[in-house]
Amino acid sequence: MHEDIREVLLSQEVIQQKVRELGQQLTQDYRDLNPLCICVLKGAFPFMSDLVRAIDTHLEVDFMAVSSYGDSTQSSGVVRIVKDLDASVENRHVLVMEDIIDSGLTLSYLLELLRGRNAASVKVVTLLDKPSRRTTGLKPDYCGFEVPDAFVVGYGLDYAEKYRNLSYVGVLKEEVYSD
Ligand SMILES: O=P(O)(O)OC[C@H]1O[C@H](OP(=O)(O)OP(=O)(O)O)[C@H](O)[C@@H]1O
Ligand code: HPA
Ligand SMILES: [Mg+2]
Repeated sequence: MHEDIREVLLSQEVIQQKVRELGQQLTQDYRDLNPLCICVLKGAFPFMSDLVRAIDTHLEVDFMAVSSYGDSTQSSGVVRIVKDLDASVENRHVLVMEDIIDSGLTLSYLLELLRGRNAASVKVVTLLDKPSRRTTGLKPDYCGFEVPDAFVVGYGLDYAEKYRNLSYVGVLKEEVYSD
């Protein structure tokens, strides 16, 4: 375990088992719909990479980069689009892939944007959900795990751009961050 981690919440094995289960469910639900799977960069890249390989039907991928946390453990409240999609979502079945829903601000912003672009449907799959921190009424359509009110890192999730490369999800020691 990394020295900055207080506790492992989800091991690599537990995460990979859940990804397989989500993949089976999404294979059934999206068969013949050729969904456009959107990876919300940067945090969702390991989850998206594993999840699309667990889905056994035709799909397409695209990438959008948004940022609101910067180097803090608190949302700035301002969602910044760093990179927009390449593909048009018009009349497409869109499946947004996220690493975590915390306040819900990032996804509320994205969902409004995608619906405004006339997608046929927009659903959300998230690896982690932290409902205790929600400031919007948002609920994921598919969810891996609920996590407690603690700042978690690993498997794509960062603090100040670090720890994304951990293969597990853990709680960061409080002395590591000062805000
Ligand atoms: O529900 P919210 O409170 O909006 O938090 C969730 C969002 O915050 C993180 O992104 P971040 O802005 O840190 O960008 P990153 O993915 O590049 O780390 C995370 O990856 C989600 O996209
Ligand atoms: N960890 C990392 N990034 C995040 C979190 C978290 O708990 N919540 C929102 N973005
Ligand atoms: Mg981040």
